[in-house]
Order: sequence, then C-alpha cells, then structure tokens
Amino acid sequence: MTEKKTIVALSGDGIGPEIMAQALRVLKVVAEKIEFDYEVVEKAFGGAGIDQFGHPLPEETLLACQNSDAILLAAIGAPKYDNAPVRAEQGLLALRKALGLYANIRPITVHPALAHLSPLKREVVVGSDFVVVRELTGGIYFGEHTLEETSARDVNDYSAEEIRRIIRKAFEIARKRKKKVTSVDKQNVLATSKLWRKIADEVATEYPDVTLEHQLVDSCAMLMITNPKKFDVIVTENLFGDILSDEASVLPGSLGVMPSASHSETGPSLYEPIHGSAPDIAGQNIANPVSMLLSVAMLLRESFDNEVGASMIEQACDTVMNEGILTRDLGGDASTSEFVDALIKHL
Ligand SMILES: NC(=O)C1=CN([C@@H]2O[C@H](COP(=O)(O)OP(=O)(O)OC[C@H]3O[C@@H](n4cnc5c(N)ncnc54)[C@H](O)[C@@H]3O)[C@@H](O)[C@H]2O)C=CC1
Ligand SMILES: CC(C)CC(=O)C(=O)O
Ligand SMILES: [Mg+2]
Repeated sequence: MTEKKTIVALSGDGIGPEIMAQALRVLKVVAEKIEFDYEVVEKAFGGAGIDQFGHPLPEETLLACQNSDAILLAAIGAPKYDNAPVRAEQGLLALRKALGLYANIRPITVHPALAHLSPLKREVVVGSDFVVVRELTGGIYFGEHTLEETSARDVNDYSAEEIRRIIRKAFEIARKRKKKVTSVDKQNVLATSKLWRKIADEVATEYPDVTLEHQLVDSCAMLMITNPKKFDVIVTENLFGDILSDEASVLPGSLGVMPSASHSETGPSLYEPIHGSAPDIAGQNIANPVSMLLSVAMLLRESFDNEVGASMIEQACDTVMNEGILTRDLGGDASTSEFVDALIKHL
C-alpha cells in the first residue's frame, strides 16, 4: 500500500473557490482511476485569511503547507482588501518566500486542434511550445518599497546565487526539451540584468549541449507574439516573468488555460493558475477551470510522478475544448461546472 498523500488546498478569493471546487471534483475521479491515495486539507489564504484570521497567510495555513506533500492554490486578491493594512497579495509573496519557491514554471503550448481559439494567426501559433521559467522569490517584488507623499521607491535586488540557481533550473529543463535557453533581461539599463547576463553565460559553460541566447525584455515581448516558435525555455527575473507569461496567454487564447508549478530546493511544490482572482467574473460560475485543472495535472506529474493521471486530465481538457465546449473567455457559453461535467465524462 502506498502512503496517503496530503494536499493543501488554498481556494483564496474571487473565482478561486469556484475553480478549486471543480478541480477537487476532477482530482477525486482521477484519483479513483489511478488509485492515488490522498487527503485534502483546506486552509484560509489571501483575503479569506484576512477575513478569518486578520492575516493573508495565517500561521496554521503556513504550517499546513510546510507539512504537506503538495499545495494547490486557486487565486487571491479582491478590491475590498486593496486598502487593508495588509493586502491579500502579501500573503502570496510571504508564502512563496517562506516555502522557498524560487522556480515558477509556466508552460505554454498550442494544440493544433485548438489554434482557432487564439486571436493570432494560425501559422504563428501552431507548434508553439515553450516554458517560461520565472524567478519567484527575489527581485523587485521582494525589495524594499517606500511610498511617500511625493516620491516612491522599489528596490530590485538579486544575488549571484539567486540568479545562478534559477538559470541552472532553466538549463536542466531545456536539457529534457529542445535544448535552447533564452535568457531575458534589460542589461542595456539595469545593473541586476548585467549580473543576470554574466551568470547566465557562466552557467551555460556547464551545459555544452544546450544553446543559450540573450534577449532584451522589450523585444522579447514582441517576439513572443510574432514568432513564438523560436522559444524553448525562457528564463527571467520575477517582474519580467510575471508580465511575459500573462502576455503568452494570448497564444492559446486565454489566461484561463495557463497553469504553473512553483518549486523549492527541497520542500513541497505549489501549483496554481497564472491568472488572478478575476473579481469581474467571480461568483457567476463562468470562469474557465482549465488553468486550474492543468495545474492539478502538473501536481500529479511533478510531485507524485503520476504521468497517467496527469495525461488523463490534459487530454480530457483538450478533448472537451476540441468538441467546442468552451467558457466565455474562449468565445463559448459553457459554465464552469458544465465544462467540468463534460470533462468528467471523458475521464
Ligand atoms: N496568483 C494569484 O493569486 C494572483 C492574484 N492576482 C490578483 O488578482 C486580482 C485581479 O487581478 P487582474 O489584474 O484583474 O488579473 P486576473 O488574472 O484576475 O484577470 C485578468 C482578466 O482575465 C480574466 N480571467 C482571469 N482568469 C480567468 C479564468 N480562469 N477564466 C476566465 N477569465 C479569466 C478576468 O476575468 C480578467 O478580465 C488582483 O487582486 C491581483 O493582485 C493577480 C495575479 C495572480
Ligand atoms: C501578487 C502577484 C505577484 C501575483 C502575480 O501576478 C503572479 O504571481 O503572477
Ligand atoms: Mg501575474
């Protein structure tokens, strides 16, 4: 008998609880088929943490995450917490830091049968298949922030070691793919980027089988939607990775189909859609659950080495979308739960 695994579920805010409920429904069905023994521990986080405990990362939530085998997060943040003494987003940054989740992996693929869902030309998107490796626990999001009446300051800080480990991670991923790393920076202006580029060149010598190219972030943003097939693994700092990966969602057609995994050096990994809590559509059962479902697939594959369960979910998502059952963000009229009802029939 295999040991029971503990998955912490952080539903958070906005569409978070709706898409988490559907993800757990799917996980239950898949787990029965693949004989995956697990328990779900649900904890308050983000705005929900502020409501219940006065803090976006309550102590018991952090403890449960630290003691888990994997963490599934939906999304946090809502306008009502924007002027709270501690914002919901601070809980997310604090959790990433506390768990040492330095490597955020955001895969982007466009299935040929689903290329029509992209606003971009078919010949541009078909065959796009790359990964954004975003540094997640350093940079400007974690530097000092000062806000005064007539001035403001945010510090962008990176140590050589922080850069080295994320670049190495990108090379390791590239080694198992098309063996190309594009390191994205703004070294024509920023000191942090000059260090970033130097370390990337150093790390490249450890991986003679992988090609390294450098790209400035502004032109990278353009290339990502004019020539996305040129990319295999993009590695970049926290802020740039945040922005570029949301931009990349234009390729498959919606933020609602974009999953991610965040890894530390030793502890549990966290899986979450790249999108936020979408307050504009919360509570209506119309959010696209695919990003959340694909995050569950990544969890099964990467934390539990369960390729069968992961592929089952991924293929079912593709099949249902290919049948034209789509949520509104992709031009359809299926509700969140109708999409998942259809998906469960394909499992
Ligand atoms: N990891 C997280 O929990 C993140 C939280 N946030 C927070 O989310 C809140 C809202 O931020 P926004 O800038 O509006 O970004 P957002 O990603 O929540 O929404 C941007 C747009 O995409 C749509 N969208 C997002 N996910 C969707 C889905 N699954 N299905 C269909 N449409 C979807 C939304 O309706 C909205 O029009 C803020 O408080 C922000 O700080 C933002 C990004 C990540
Ligand atoms: C609080 C933000 C850094 C969340 C976000 O936009 C993200 O991680 O993609
Ligand atoms: Mg983001």
